[in-house]
Amino acid sequence: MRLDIVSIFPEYFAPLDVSLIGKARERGTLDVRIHQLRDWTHDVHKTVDDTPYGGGPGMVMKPEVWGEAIDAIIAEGPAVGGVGAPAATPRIIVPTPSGRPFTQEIAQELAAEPWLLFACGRYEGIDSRVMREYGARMRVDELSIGDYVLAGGEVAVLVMVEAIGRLLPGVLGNVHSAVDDSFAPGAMRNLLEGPVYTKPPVWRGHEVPEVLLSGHHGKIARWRRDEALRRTVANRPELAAAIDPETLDKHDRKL
Ligand SMILES: COc1cccc(Cn2ccc3ccc(-c4cc(N)[nH]n4)cc32)c1
Repeated sequence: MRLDIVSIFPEYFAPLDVSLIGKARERGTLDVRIHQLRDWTHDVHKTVDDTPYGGGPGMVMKPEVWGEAIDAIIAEGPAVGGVGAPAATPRIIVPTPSGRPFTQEIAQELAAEPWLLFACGRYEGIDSRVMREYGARMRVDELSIGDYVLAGGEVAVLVMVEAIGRLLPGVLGNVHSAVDDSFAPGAMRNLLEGPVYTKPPVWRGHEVPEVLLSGHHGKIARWRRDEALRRTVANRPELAAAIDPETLDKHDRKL
């Protein structure tokens, strides 16, 4: 998979050199290219923003500079990799508080794409004509990582790149970790992770639940599901309400 990230703060993406994503880049599983948006300006001040039409606070990012940047990156294509044929154009992802919620399901979908281009806005956002221009000939997704307002798109891109990257083949040491994820499709869908424990068996008087030391895999699986259900009902009642009753057995229903 090829990931292009465009930002006026490319230094935000130093974390993509370490850990899981860093190793995936070294192995060639991920081809991450970070671009400084100001490289496509032509004035001495490298201006990327201007006042909003219609008035209002703050500044808006200019369409011309974004158009030159995205055109130049597309011209570097096509990208190979991913599950499909080489892509002549990227799927463009624009973080914004007013976008569709970024979910595990969308992360799974994006992990299958050969080429993603993340456009990091700042100020009050990017001139909407940029999304309209490229949406006419390629997939453009405006996505939100949560109902709070960041100062720009960079942190949201770090979140999405990590959620997507960990789903790519060979990135996670243990492939089962992603399958058993909270929110992953299947039996764990809409269920939060339960509590986890490791050695020592007693720590400051706190004991590990007996069942986890029993070696009885059936009882352990049942205990973990019970704890996941309890935590989901307590912390995310709206997810619990969305659990398909068909996936609940008579024991679950007693909880
Ligand atoms: C566009 O509407 C905005 C209104 C007020 C401030 C800002 C600041 N801002 C600029 C670019 C940008 C990109 C993403 C986000 C963002 C995403 C999530 N989930 N929260 N915040 C915020 C961004 C934007």
